[in-house]
Amino acid sequence: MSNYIQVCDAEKYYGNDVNVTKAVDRVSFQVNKGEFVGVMGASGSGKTTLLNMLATIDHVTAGHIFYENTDITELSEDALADFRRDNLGFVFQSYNLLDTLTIEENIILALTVHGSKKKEIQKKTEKMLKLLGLNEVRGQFPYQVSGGQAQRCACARALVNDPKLLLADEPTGALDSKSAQILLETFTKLNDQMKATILMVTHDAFSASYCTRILFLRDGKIFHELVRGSKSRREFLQEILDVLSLTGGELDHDE
Ligand SMILES: Nc1ncnc2c1ncn2[C@@H]1O[C@H](COP(=O)(O)OP(=O)(O)OP(=O)(O)O)[C@@H](O)[C@H]1O
Repeated sequence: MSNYIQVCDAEKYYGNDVNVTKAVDRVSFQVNKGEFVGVMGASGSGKTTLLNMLATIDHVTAGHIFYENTDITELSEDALADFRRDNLGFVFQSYNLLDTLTIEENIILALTVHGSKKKEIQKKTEKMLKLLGLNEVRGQFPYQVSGGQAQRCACARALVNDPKLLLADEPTGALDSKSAQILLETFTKLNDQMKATILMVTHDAFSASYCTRILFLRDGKIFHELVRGSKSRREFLQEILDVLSLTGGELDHDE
């Protein structure tokens, strides 16, 4: 369980000696296999920078990030591209699907890129279409389906290769509240049934209440952590709201 993903004294500074922004300031934490971790914080607190470092998109200024025994801060650009393709899945606010391919083909594409065999591709695609409730729209193009369905397709595509970590940056940001709820329930299902390990950045307490643990960032540092444990989602939401109200955090969604 331990040593799955470890962030050790990670720093990201922007600017120069005279004018430096500490976007992420000596952050350390670990993510266990099968956890659904939320990262919360006000605008500018460093959430996206932290996610991008874990995503191998941004380089750390100092510190180390381990995925099991691999220190990604030591990898070359080529090795990083391979690592990203083989180990990470991404879901962004904008769905990033290919408009010229159907929902089904968008999922198949992710498997083709990984060089899977035809039978395996069919089996995995069927499983994801079913799990994410996309069977009815499998032949439609992204512009013909709802935002929620498009985002669930993005999730299917991100998870179809069993990544070590699914990284989601404000995945509900462009969705209406009903579609957002369905997506978050889908994340919970993927976390429970596929044991997917998820790290989700959000500034929304409602979204965060679906996580199993939440890291709160302020000025690039983790200043608080909440664990859901056996609490109901509603109780956990209240706990999150209490932390945010004590720290003057911003909210844009309440139940
Ligand atoms: N490329 C960059 N160059 C300079 N400063 C940057 C850059 N990217 C981020 N920053 C700064 O780093 C800090 C953290 O930014 P980051 O985008 O990680 O915050 P965030 O919590 O994700 O904010 P938001 O919720 O608004 O997306 C901010 O002060 C931001 O202005």
